[in-house]
Amino acid sequence: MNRLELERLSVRGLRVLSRVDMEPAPRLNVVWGNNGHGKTSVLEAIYFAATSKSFRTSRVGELVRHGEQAASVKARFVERGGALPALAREQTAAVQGKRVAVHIDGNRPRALVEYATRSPVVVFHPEELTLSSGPAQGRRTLLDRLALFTRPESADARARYAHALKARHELLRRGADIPSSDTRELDAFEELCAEHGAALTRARAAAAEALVVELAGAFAQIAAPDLRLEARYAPGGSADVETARAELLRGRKRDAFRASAGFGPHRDELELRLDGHPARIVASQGQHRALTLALKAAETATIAKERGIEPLLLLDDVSSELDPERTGALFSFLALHRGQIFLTTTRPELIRAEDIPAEGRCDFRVFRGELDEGAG
Ligand SMILES: Nc1ncnc2c1ncn2[C@@H]1O[C@H](COP(=O)(O)OP(=O)(O)OP(=O)(O)O)[C@@H](O)[C@H]1O
Repeated sequence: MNRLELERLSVRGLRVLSRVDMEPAPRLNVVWGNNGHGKTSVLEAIYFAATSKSFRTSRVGELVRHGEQAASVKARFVERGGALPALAREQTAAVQGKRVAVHIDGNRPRALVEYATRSPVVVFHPEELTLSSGPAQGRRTLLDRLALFTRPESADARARYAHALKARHELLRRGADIPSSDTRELDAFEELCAEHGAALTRARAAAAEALVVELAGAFAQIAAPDLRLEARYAPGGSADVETARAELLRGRKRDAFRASAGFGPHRDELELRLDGHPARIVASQGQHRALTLALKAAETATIAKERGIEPLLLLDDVSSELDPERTGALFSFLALHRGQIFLTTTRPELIRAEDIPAEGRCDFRVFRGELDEGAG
């Protein structure tokens, strides 16, 4: 399997980082420092360089450092492995106001999804610690991230579905379903909901199928191997356009009354069961932590398989709240990953990772938005 490596990163005017240049180590990079000094911003800069997005906000304009006009990042990514020579490229992403501009080796990609999947990264941040115990939205987002790799056109279907669903909801709110009204507009939006919703359902089903293959093995390695985990995609809609259209038509009255649609992929769930029982109900806190780590490991493995390269792993402050047992689970998770890792922490002394040789590791201290090489 090829590996993806970030060899060089330059950041200008992104959040608290005025000017940062770094040359990461090939395996493990520990970014450490006190709260609020810019550790997460370093990961955010890497994520922005790789995807043109932020994992903290949907408004990338927020990345621009206060008082500056624009934020920009330049990253040199290299793919290595196998018999072929290393493949290097320079990716740049910049944001000014709300506008994002991206280039690969100086050229604009045809579509943002092409840019976002070229150098795959998987990020794990504190809000995701509730991935298995929290609302279904987190698990849907996980499937959507995978679908970008398994079916890139799903990003378009997802955006169009959300738009059509909102329009249908607005029409129902205005009483478009009552018998005397003209329902042509409502029919048209339901048609779009059915078409794009079915495409999204198919994409998520394929993503879940790929994820489930990896999940059981990852969980067995991270948690107790005698605990049986089953994962299953439970669609809230249908992969069949005709069925979806009929269900939407049938549900108009109910949906108008409830002010939400009772049918469609916005109600999808990725069901997780431990020894036959719903994990949300029976799992202990420690088991949820292991499940979440296993989901992230499976996400990483699925993307690796689809793209044929090990993605970069960005771990934001996921170790500081962990007790020794859970820290052990985190290191089992890291041991599963053969690609390059970036990890932030306020406590670098906890990051031992003995199986990584000294030349594969670099520690960076962040202090008031400036970065220096140095162990904690
Ligand atoms: N657009 C911006 N311009 C300048 N500074 C910003 C901007 N957005 C956030 N900040 C500042 O960046 C700092 C937070 O940086 P960051 O979240 O990267 O720190 P951190 O070291 O990861 O902190 P923690 O350990 O608490 O998670 C805060 O001081 C915040 O006020």
